[in-house]
Amino acid sequence: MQLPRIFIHRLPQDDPSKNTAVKMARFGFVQLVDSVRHLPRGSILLDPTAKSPLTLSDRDTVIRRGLSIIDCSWRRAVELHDKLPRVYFVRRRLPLLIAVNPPHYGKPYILSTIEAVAAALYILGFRKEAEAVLRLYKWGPNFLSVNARYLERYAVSDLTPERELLGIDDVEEGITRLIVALLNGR
Ligand SMILES: C[S@@+](CC[C@H](N)C(=O)[O-])C[C@H]1O[C@@H](n2cnc3c(N)ncnc32)[C@H](O)[C@@H]1O
Repeated sequence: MQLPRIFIHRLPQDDPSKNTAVKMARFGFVQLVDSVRHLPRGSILLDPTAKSPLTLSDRDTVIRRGLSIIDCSWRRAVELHDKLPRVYFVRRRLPLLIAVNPPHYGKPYILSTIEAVAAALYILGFRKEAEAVLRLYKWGPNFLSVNARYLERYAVSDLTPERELLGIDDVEEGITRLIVALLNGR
């Protein structure tokens, strides 16, 4: 298995025994760092507020600089990513996928950290690695089954499923609405 380096800064905003980043670190898939400053400069940051989606063209940057994530509560995620220094990272959102983790089952876009890591690995061509990470949870492999037809397209940089899933042409607007709905508890 050839896993790229994955760094996660976790804010203690949930129960560590239920946190997917803590479990991935325990099994050696990712490295936890204790501050945003310890995430590598120039790495790809998975940022749900970013305009540009992650595609295969980001693979070389991830191999050279790593993949970074900030694990925090979804309620704080927008505010927190907005405050980060502009030039520090290459920010990418994930293309639209459906969560299967128990708290957010069936919700579009609002993925758990392990789902976000697996989706990124899959899109970047690390399919076996994505499968291995997801096996940490009983529900994990279902993420790839439920999203198979979208991930196949995203992995070849075809983003057309996003418009189908949202039902509107303006994907940016559709994602903004999803995030606003989340923050309003809908
Ligand atoms: C907000 S945290 C929630 C973590 C949750 N407590 C857990 O245990 O998995 C999830 C993180 O995964 C990444 N993520 C999830 N969905 C994403 C998306 N659609 N686009 C970009 N990053 C995403 C982001 O880095 C985000 O901060």
